[in-house]
Amino acid sequence: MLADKTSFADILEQIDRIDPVAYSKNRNYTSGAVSNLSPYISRGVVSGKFIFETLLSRYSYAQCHTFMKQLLWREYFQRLQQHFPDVAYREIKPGQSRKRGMPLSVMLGKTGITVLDDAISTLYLTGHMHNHVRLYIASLCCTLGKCHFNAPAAWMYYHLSDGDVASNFGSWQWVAGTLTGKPYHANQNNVNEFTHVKQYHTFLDTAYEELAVMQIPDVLRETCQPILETILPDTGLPQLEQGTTLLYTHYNLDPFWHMDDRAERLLVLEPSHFKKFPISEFVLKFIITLTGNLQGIKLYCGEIDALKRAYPDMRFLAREHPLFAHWDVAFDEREWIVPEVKGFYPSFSKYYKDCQKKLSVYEHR
Ligand SMILES: Cc1cc2nc3c(=O)[nH]c(=O)nc-3n(C[C@H](O)[C@H](O)[C@H](O)COP(=O)(O)OP(=O)(O)OC[C@H]3O[C@@H](n4cnc5c(N)ncnc54)[C@H](O)[C@@H]3O)c2cc1C
Repeated sequence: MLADKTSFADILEQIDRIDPVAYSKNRNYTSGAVSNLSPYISRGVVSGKFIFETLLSRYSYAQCHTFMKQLLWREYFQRLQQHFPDVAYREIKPGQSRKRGMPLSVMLGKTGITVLDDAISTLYLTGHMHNHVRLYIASLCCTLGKCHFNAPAAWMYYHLSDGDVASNFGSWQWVAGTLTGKPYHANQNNVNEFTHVKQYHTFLDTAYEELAVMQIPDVLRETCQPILETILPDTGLPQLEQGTTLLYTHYNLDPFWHMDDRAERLLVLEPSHFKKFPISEFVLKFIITLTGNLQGIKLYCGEIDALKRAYPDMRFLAREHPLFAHWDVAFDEREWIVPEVKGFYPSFSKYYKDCQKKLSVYEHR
């Protein structure tokens, strides 16, 4: 199981094992030297900046370049969400009308594309799925199955231990063509190559020109609306001493954040948030286990307003995040690899070009 290590020491070891050179050659293969760090980066246990700097202390900029570019995809989606806090619902570039729900065969892992069906079973068991496989599955749902991204993206988010609203829904929009205007296609040859299988005579076993005009394959026609629900523990209001309370979220579990401050620490899981963006029991357990890195942290499953009413004189501090912008508390900035490049970019390549200008200082070090 991939995200089974939750101690900070284990996560640091995992960072030590990154091989950016091998990564740049084979990251698109399911057997490639990917880092499996996203469950920790997305939960804010470590930042992309920290990983970038650690890599640069060991490798040249040229060697880290591909890995760093992928880290910047994360920042691109975070910036997108700052600009469009409703990225999970609103089509950035409205497309043609789409079916609601998702293909039943995808939810059941019975599409007939064996390597994808196996990956869906693995997702249910481990909360993990390789990036390329996520792309293939999203293209089955949206490009070939002609479903709106909403339901299948919410389904995938629910099960991912690295579930992140910005990266997930942004990536689904990218595949569906509602981010850049170009939908993503992959045929069986592509799947076979990058997943090391040899499956033929499937509905995907065709040329790209045919895929682009194909009617919805029979196996993807029946749709369903997955039932996704998060059952939070009943914690009641926490007992807090007066002073400052640091509010953690499932996107900020950074053990270094105000590490030396004498303050209460509270992980806030708001029922209203998880109603909009449900996560599975497996993912919830993973998040709670990660709090083992935060000494003395308490868990509060309740609304922020109730907490504020119970402690009107308390100073509450959280980290900036568009999904928690409604909290009437003080916010610290998040850490960015390229803090200067912000705002909405209609494509990653334009965003990346501006980032590269800022990062060119590392090229000659
Ligand atoms: C349909 C779809 C849904 C996705 N949903 C999520 C999600 O909910 N949460 C999430 O964290 N990522 C999501 N991604 C992005 C990507 O699949 C994962 O971040 C990646 O698989 C993580 O594996 P890794 O840590 O081994 O990545 P590596 O390949 O080792 O990359 C290193 C780091 O770069 C970042 N990264 C790499 N690729 C991407 C990418 N395409 N977008 C954003 N960041 C990237 C991650 O932080 C990752 O940990 C999604 C991608 C697709 C296509």
